[in-house]
Amino acid sequence: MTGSDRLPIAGARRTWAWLRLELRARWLGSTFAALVGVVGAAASVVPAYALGVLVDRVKENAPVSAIVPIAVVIVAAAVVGGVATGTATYLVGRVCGHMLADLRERTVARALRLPATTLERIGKGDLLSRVSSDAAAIGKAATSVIPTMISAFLLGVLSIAAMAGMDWRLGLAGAVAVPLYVAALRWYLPRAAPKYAAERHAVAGNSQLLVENMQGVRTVHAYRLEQRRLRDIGDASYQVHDISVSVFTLFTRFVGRINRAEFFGLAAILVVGFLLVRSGAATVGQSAAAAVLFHRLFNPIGMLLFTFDELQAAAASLARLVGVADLAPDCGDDPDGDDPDGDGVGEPAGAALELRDVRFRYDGGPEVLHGVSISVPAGARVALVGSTGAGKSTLAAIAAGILRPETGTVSVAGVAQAPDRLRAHVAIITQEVHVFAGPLIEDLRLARPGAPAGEIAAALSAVGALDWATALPAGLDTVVGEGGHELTTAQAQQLALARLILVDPAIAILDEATAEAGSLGARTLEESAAAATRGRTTLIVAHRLAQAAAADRVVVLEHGRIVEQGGHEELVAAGGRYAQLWRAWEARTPTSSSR
Ligand SMILES: Nc1ncnc2c1ncn2[C@@H]1O[C@H](COP(=O)(O)OP(=O)(O)OP(=O)(O)O)[C@@H](O)[C@H]1O
Repeated sequence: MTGSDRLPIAGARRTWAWLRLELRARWLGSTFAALVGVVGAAASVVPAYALGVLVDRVKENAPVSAIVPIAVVIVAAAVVGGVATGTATYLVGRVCGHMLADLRERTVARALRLPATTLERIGKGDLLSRVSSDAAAIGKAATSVIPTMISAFLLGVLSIAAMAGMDWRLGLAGAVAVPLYVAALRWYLPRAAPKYAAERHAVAGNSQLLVENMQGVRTVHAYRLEQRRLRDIGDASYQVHDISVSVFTLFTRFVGRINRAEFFGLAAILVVGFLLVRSGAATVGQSAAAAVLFHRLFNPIGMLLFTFDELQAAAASLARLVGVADLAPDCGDDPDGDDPDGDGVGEPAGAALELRDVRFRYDGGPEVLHGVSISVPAGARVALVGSTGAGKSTLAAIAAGILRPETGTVSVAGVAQAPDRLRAHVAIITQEVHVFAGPLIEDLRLARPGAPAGEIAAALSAVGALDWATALPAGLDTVVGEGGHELTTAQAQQLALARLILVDPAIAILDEATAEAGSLGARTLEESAAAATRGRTTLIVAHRLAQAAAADRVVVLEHGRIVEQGGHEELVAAGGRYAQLWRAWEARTPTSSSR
């Protein structure tokens, strides 16, 4: 999917293959559901058949004793048919529901593993619309459309068989409608499919636009883009509206064709029935039963055909979900998901971090890292400094396995690691700290599910957050994040540092974790960060040079290249780029000398 700006959509063959595999994996449940469906359809045919017998007996002036059993059969068959059809609907819905749940889980799991750059490129709106509206379309099909279609199909087949059983000519007359139904469907499907795909595409584009504008609402306000953005959203909504109207127009024309098929089918049965009765080849009851059987099919066949479009929409949605679920774990960068050298399979025994000859570019843009090599010995603390745009955050993201280098390797204890393996050893804290909505203690437990309250309190205490956390209205159970108690940036970053302690990685990467807190908050956060990373191999992107001064070694990056590295004192004495940055920082920060 490299180079594409939308998530992939699975082809028809791949989608069928997925469906077959899933059904095979659930063969017991699917076979049982199909059997119950056949029983339901057979029982539903019986009353119409029995009605024919009843008509003949009444015509022959049969005694009540010959009529009552038929009435009993009709009632019993109706009850059995109703119960079996309802059960089959439930069973089919259950099988489909489980399949969808698994697929949705797989899609979300794959999406969460997408490289950050890929996710940025494709936009979150497309992904959101797949796991929400696409999954909803499939869910609806799974619980109502597909069970209805299966029972309608079975009923249709058994009804024609029953008509043919009474007299083959009646069966043939009923079958006259089949080619007309098929012709209607063949007229409709090729026209509807692209329209549904276009509709889903337009809806996805529209939600993408909405998400973008909501996320960037501050920028929209700042540049007074409200009117222009509203116009764009309006245009996109009109496009969705127009496509939906054209879909509906097509659908009504389709309904006309269905009615025509019903008319010809019923007319053929009535005419053939009349001729057969007149020639004595069939009874009035049989002809009446055939007409009732056929009329009884109007609803299920209509349902079958009318819901075909929903099935098509669901199929389009299914292809969109399977497309994401099928993505290779590290798609977008390396289809194999292996590390570039193919050697990242060993388990490292140690915590030394080494980046060797790393090159990187964002999506075909200019190269932003030109062969950078950095070594952080086990337990050491290395600070990365440099001017804005030098490539520090990019390098940190590569070291953490969030981005995959174009060439070069990242090793832990001398063993090259693919990005997804790297994430098992390395944890990163970036400036964009997210507080998940829910009780604060659960936010922390995301880092270590089931962590006892004591350990959580210890982690909070280590980063200096226990006092304010326990002072919250409901202590650690206070609901924080969106819609809950609002935390300051510094508090959110302390939570992230506490999570780091709970994750307990051998290697920690801090990317500007203290940059946004203001100088007073920054000092506290520096202490929290030092506590959280104590004993770990640490790479810090240091905008505040106090962090660089406290590190074991400093690496200076400029324009994607290392221009200097060494100890703080050594670099200051050398009078190079670092000394220049340090002097400028000291001048700006009067208290810096007291680091
Ligand atoms: N998502 C992205 N897409 C395209 N280019 C990017 C992206 N992120 C960063 N860049 C570019 O890559 C280069 C390195 O950026 P990076 O953020 O790594 O630098 P930095 O040293 O961390 O800067 P700062 O200190 O301002 O955060 C810059 O030229 C930047 O414009």
